[in-house]
Amino acid sequence: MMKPSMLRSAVSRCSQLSRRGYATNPVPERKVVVLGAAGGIGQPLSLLMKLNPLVSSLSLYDIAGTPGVAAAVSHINTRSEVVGYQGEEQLGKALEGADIVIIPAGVPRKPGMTRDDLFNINAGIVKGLCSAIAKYCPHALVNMISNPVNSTVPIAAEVFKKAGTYDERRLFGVTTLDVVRAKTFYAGKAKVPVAEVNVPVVGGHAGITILPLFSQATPQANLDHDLIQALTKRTQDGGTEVVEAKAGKGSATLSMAYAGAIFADACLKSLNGVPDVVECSYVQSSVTDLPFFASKVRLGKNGWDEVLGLGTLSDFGNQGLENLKGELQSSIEKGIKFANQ
Ligand SMILES: NC(=O)c1ccc[n+]([C@@H]2O[C@H](COP(=O)([O-])OP(=O)(O)OC[C@H]3O[C@@H](n4cnc5c(N)ncnc54)[C@H](O)[C@@H]3O)[C@@H](O)[C@H]2O)c1
Ligand SMILES: O=C(O)C[C@H](O)C(=O)O
Repeated sequence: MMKPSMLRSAVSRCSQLSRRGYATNPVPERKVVVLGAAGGIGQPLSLLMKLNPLVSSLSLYDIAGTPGVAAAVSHINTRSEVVGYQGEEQLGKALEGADIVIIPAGVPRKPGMTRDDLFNINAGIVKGLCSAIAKYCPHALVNMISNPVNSTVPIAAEVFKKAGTYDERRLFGVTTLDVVRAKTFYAGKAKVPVAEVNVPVVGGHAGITILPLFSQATPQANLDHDLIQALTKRTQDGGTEVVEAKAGKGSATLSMAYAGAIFADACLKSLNGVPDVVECSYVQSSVTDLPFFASKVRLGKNGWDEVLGLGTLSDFGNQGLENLKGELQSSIEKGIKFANQ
């Protein structure tokens, strides 16, 4: 068991590391909101955001269960003040003044379901939450986790357009878990230290729309085609692997909380002026002929500054790109149509 003194020194080490490279001192005030904070992702993500020294105010919202989560998290002796909000009548207060809103609200998959099977429930949840964001914190960066991400991000864009608050640079689909998985699986096969690995993952966040570019992975390793094919399939099926292992009790929560915390931290750093923060994310894009697409994006003080191109693709990568376009396009259209009904 970890002793309290060890945990304190880990948190302090973490905060020292995080402060390195920050352009401003003292660290600016930043409010982060988690919508769906009492859920399987929401709880560990709230914990990780409480450990982030860049957060000064942590607002935890859910339709139920937030007072308990907020009470527990609030006892942790780190910088941020924590407030829990429960029920729609408190949503406005939860959102007011937000710099970043992270959305893991909605139902998860059960075995046999695709992410698109969640559309009927989650599309409405996301639409409602985004309407409130447009009203109460129109300038916040939105980190969309709720599935199907390929459709929920276009839904959010349409809601913001209708409200007259849309700024494409502030809307992000969180695909970091695909990158986290690709890095882990690659390191295992390439026999390289996982902490040094980078793998861009492009496309979208469902099945074949998840396209890891192992030909661009670093450190480079001479993996044969069969191995790259197997790694690609495992990354694309990573979510399903967890859904099946959980056997009806939901989908990835802990690794998603980790991935969500990494992405939110990148947003916080760039808001605070740290240059050249680059992460993969599903955003409005002109990198392909699809209106939304995940690729590396350079973050800045006002959201993403630049959507980076795909680099040189292998034949396998090119084929994967062609194969994903139909599915991704129809998921985008489905989201846009729903938002405009
Ligand atoms: N982007 C990704 O890589 C990724 C990874 C894992 C899971 N997910 C998705 O994240 C979502 C959440 O997964 P989970 O495992 O945390 O599910 P969960 O059921 O454990 O938690 C969801 C939470 O959302 C809350 N909620 C429902 N309606 C709400 C509303 N209108 N406002 C606020 N909160 C509301 C619920 O009360 C619950 O606490 C799912 O859609 C899942 O598919 C995405
Ligand atoms: O697979 C899921 O349904 C959840 C999530 O999208 C994941 O990739 O783990």
